Amino acid sequence: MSQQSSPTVFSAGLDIMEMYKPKPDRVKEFWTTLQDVWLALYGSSFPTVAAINGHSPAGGCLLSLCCEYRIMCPNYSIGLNETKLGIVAPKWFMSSMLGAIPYREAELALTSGRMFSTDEALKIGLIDEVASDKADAIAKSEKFLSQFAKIHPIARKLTKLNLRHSALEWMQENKELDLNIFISFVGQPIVQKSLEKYLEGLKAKQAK
Ligand SMILES: CCCCC/C=C\C/C=C\CCC/C=C/C(=O)SCCNC(=O)CCNC(=O)[C@H](O)C(C)(C)COP(=O)(O)OP(=O)(O)OC[C@H]1O[C@@H](n2cnc3c(N)ncnc32)[C@H](O)[C@@H]1OP(=O)(O)O
Repeated sequence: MSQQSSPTVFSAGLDIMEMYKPKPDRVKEFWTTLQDVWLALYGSSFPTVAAINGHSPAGGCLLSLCCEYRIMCPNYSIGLNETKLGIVAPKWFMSSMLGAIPYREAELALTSGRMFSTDEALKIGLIDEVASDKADAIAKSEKFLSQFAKIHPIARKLTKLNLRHSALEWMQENKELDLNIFISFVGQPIVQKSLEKYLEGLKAKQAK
């Protein structure tokens, strides 16, 4: 999986404008689409690799965490920075991160909303390899995937899906609950204020 929404951004995460003053007719589709993307990618029976060729905050980091292997180009940033926006990474964002890094690192990263440089991400295991550029990231992805030619496909698939079973099952059984929590959480005035402040910060940074 390699994305390119801009030359330096793998994915900027969720569109904050969908959460800031959310439109009642869109918010349900917005969140259930994200749930479905997570279910499809995290629960994919295929081996998956993220070739991360740009910054990857929050939802961008989540997409890469759905994959079994992450390869990232130098001098970018990655992490679940939700607390910096005054929001909370949902349970399934957290469990995706816990599939990659130890609990202690995840707790520190999630509570502080820390973004990691490529080198820092490698050190804590948030990514698995560094590539020199996008072509190298794709070549390394192909090398990772080619090792499965020697593994029985059913054995590999059942092993992956068993490891991910409880997180996937939770989502399948709690989609509606998760949606309602999201809607009520982002609807709170204090959360809206935080998002407004964060958006102002992004605009101010751009104006410099
Ligand atoms: C009580 C229990 C509760 C349990 C939990 C319940 C509910 C949970 C509730 C909510 C969970 C939501 C989970 C959220 C996930 C997310 O993904 S939030 C989004 C996080 N993303 C970011 O923080 C990225 C911010 N952006 C940047 O850092 C940078 O823009 C960049 C991506 C590194 C790119 O930098 P650069 O190339 O320099 O570009 P600019 O900064 O100049 O930006 C260009 C324009 O793009 C706008 N923009 C950037 N990111 C976003 C975004 N994610 N959404 C909307 N818009 C974005 C930026 O404002 C600029 O816009 P203009 O050109 O000025 O219009």
